[in-house]
Amino acid sequence: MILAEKMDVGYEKTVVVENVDLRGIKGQLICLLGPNGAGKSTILRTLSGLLAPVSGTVYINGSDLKSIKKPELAKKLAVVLTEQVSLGLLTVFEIAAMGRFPHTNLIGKLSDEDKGIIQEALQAVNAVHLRDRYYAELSDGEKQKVMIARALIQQPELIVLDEPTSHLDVKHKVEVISILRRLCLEKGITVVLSLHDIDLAIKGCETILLIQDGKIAAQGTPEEIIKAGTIQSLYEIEGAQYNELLGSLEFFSRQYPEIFIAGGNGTGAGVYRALSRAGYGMCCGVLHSNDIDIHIGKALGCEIIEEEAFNAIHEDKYHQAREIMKTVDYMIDTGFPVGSINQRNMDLVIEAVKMGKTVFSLFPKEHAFKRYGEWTDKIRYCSKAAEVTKCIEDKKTMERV
Ligand SMILES: Nc1ncnc2c1ncn2[C@@H]1O[C@H](COP(=O)(O)OP(=O)(O)OP(=O)(O)O)[C@@H](O)[C@H]1O
Repeated sequence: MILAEKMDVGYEKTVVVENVDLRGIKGQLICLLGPNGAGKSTILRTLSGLLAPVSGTVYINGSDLKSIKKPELAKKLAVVLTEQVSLGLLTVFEIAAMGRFPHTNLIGKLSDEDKGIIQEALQAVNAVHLRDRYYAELSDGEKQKVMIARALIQQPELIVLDEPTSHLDVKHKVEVISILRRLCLEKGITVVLSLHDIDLAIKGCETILLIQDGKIAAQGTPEEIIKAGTIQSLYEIEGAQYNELLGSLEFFSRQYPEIFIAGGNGTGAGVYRALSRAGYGMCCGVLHSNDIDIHIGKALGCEIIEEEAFNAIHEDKYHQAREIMKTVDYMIDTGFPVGSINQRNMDLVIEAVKMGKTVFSLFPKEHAFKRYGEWTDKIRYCSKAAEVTKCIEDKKTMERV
């Protein structure tokens, strides 16, 4: 299904996004992603016929949008825009019923079939219980569902939605995208929308268009177009790093390492974040390249000592870690599980004790002897990362005094 061909969109003669070729398959969820002001709403308004293209053509299922008469268009296309509509003292049912007008007779009387369709649409968006409530009194999430129901009641081939998840909490964001996905899969409706939630777009939509610098920078499945660094450059993010694999944004930590963290197997991630928030630079090691901790550590901008996946830590990596450890005052053992391939990390912890470093451990104190043997009492035990940062702060304050 071609939706737009060689289309320039904008206002009067000012082109906001040029050469938009938008192709979708029936029943697909298509998402426009791009920074504020990139032109997502302008494209959606043009696709909806609310704004004429500066040049080019919009198609709805093969027909030129311009040639479709308004009542016919309402049966093919439904639009849900961001603007909060003021709908006075109308109930949810009355608003939903408005979506039926393209199909009703001249006096707009609802048949039993129409009422059934309205009921079915309210069911599809889990809003039957809201049927007799006043629209004005609903929460943003509830209003959004009612607007989707109204669009659905038009029985269109295409639904266009501008930022349908803005202002919604995570539960409602997921619910709205799940509802739209179900409409695509079960009713074969094509949905074009804009989102600011990168994660929802990557995980919930079949096709993504990246809009940047007045152009469609890329179009394809999320797997085709979202590579490492794509989101970073699309939004020109500074001071933080987006990891496409994990869908996580991490704020950069201070570059110069003051603390060495021996972690792994996901025990480090929370500690890195807590210390980064508290303003510390870290060296994390020795981490295997397939360890989840390494992705978080890298996204935070920590110094990382990396070993190949499934290999025992080599001596050169151990010595590299040891050299960095000499330069820092603190070592943290995250309580990582120890096995044959990462035994050298445990050696690093003991080495830190021997060097006279302050060593914190998040390992349960009651089992510590099995882990640290004769060094057990030389280690300070904390139950969570926030306690470690507090201890370090207190120690620094004492030193200053
Ligand atoms: N009615 C208008 N007349 C002239 N220019 C407009 C109009 N509406 C928007 N623009 C401009 O068009 C550009 C694209 O705006 P648009 O709203 O399409 O971006 P967007 O990607 O939807 O942004 P956001 O994510 O902030 O909603 C912006 O520079 C904006 O100032």
